[in-house]
Amino acid sequence: APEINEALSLLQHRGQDAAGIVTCGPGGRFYQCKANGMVRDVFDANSLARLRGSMGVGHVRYPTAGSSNHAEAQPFYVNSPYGIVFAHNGNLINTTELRAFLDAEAHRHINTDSDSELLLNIFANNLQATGKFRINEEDIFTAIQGLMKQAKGGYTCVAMLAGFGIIAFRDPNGIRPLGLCSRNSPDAGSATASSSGTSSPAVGHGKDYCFTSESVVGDALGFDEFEDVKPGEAIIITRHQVSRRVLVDQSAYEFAPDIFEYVYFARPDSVMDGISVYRSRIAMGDRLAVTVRKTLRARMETIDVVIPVPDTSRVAALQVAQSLGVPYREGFVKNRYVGRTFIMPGQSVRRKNVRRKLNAMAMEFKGRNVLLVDDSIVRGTTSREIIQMAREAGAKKVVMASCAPAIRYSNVYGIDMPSRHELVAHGRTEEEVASHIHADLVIYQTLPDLVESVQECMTTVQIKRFDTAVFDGDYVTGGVDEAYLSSLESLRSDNAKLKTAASRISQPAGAAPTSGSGGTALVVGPPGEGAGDGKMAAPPAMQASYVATSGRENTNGNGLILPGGGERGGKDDEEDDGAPTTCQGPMNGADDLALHNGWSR
Ligand SMILES: O=P(O)(O)OC[C@H]1O[C@H](OP(=O)(O)OP(=O)(O)O)[C@H](O)[C@@H]1O
Ligand SMILES: NC(=O)CC[C@H](N)C(=O)O
Repeated sequence: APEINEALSLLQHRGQDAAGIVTCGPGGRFYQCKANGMVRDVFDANSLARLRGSMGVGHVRYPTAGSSNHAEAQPFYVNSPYGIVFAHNGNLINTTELRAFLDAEAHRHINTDSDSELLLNIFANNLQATGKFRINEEDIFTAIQGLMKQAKGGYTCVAMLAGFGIIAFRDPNGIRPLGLCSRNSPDAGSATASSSGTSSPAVGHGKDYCFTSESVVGDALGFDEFEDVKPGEAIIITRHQVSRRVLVDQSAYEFAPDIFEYVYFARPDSVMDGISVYRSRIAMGDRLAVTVRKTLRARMETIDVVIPVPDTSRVAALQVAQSLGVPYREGFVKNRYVGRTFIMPGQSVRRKNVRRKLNAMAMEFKGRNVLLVDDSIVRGTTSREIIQMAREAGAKKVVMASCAPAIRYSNVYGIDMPSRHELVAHGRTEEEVASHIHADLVIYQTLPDLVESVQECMTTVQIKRFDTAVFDGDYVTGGVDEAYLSSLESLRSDNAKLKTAASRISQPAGAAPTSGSGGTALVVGPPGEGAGDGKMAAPPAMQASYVATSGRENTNGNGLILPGGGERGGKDDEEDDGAPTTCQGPMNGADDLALHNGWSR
């Protein structure tokens, strides 16, 4: 758990709404801690100490479906079959169909609006269909293969079967990223990776394994080997072996990773599908500089200084300045304690936080023609605010340059841009965008330049296509039509979210639905019995998780762990009575959630 916690803090930029860890300890019992909030708010030494076991799954959530309700915090859990814990990054586009299937045919109760809960239940239903008392890898591959036919959209998932092992898979188009890291375990163990066949017998020292959305986790936690999970591939790690298989006909699917990971979402020090995010941002800066130079020349304009919009655009902005031969200045200073504004839920909270986050240093702006460089202009929230700040600081002219082309279409695969009408460039020309954000001029990277910037940095795999739907409206999975986009807008536009939040606030505190079919009753047992190959206890030397694992088992806690006043500092030993601890902490009522997210009542 401490390592998973560390890993989640390295992935914090991918989700700030909720965080969770579930571990699997002796007897195949799951131990859970999850709540709304940043990683540092959700876990403390006490709660981590109670998360026992040598394998686990962690998640940081950035909602792209449902709401910010704590009931949708991940990982999710279902008790049947076998006891499954599940975490998902991405977004599904056929949730209506999946929900109807789970209700009418699978007879599975879905308790939240989360697409991830649906995906878990599809997986569980497919495992159930094997009808087996003990399942094996073949059964799991079959279940995931079925899921890949049923679920549409972007998904990377990590599941944990009680007492059996960790299972990870990536959608057939590889839209969302997923990597597998490994290192030699300090303890002797029995599992070893197989690169070719479907499984390999135990040999030599044991390894620790870690599935992660970004390679930075492996670097920071001392995992010396890293490989990307292939599109449509599933990997199963048990105490005995690593089994892997590509479950789709690869010729039927185009590999199309989301290019927005490189533009904005991922950390610069990560390498995804063999492409350094940092290097790709440098290349974006180089190409953007060419367009900026051409545009300024054509208009006979000059700029005096290049100023980045911290943080993401820094790498590219420095490159733009160097290419143009213009000074680079950090004109905005970022308050490091305010998170990413783009992934905050709701426009008013985003707008307020741009001001809280950035402060302009007047002397860098005064009397100058300023070129502001940002990675992307999405809703225009940031640009509008900072352009005004630049003018207030005395800038003569403000030109805004974006490393990404104009964003005119919804993202439906895991970046929360559901509503076209909220996008500042939707239905607007570049001149109209400039006037809307009060810039003297807006200069966008061209789409071919963006794609080439990323392709230029390819090392291991040749990627012919990226998901660029937010720029060109071409959705790689198909199935995204006007009817779908309109219904998505009506569900997930900022206005729709505000209405949902308002109705939740009017509910009594704690009236939120429970998460997963298992609700909060996560302790499963009885000890000594379990699923899969019948080896219940998590293997001591094999460690695997979504993000990271701990080689050492925590010894001073057990039972269901949830943070907050109700549990922290409470009784230590619930194993005997098996009673789940209820969660009454300050972050778990609907009222408190609203406060936590900064919404005003
Ligand atoms: O047009 P908008 O809707 O405002 O979205 C785009 C902005 O949001 C992001 O900043 P954010 O503060 O999230 O993250 P960063 O500090 O990592 O760049 C991004 O870097 C842009 O500045
Ligand atoms: N950012 C994500 O990966 C979101 C996962 C899932 N769609 C949710 O809303 O919880």
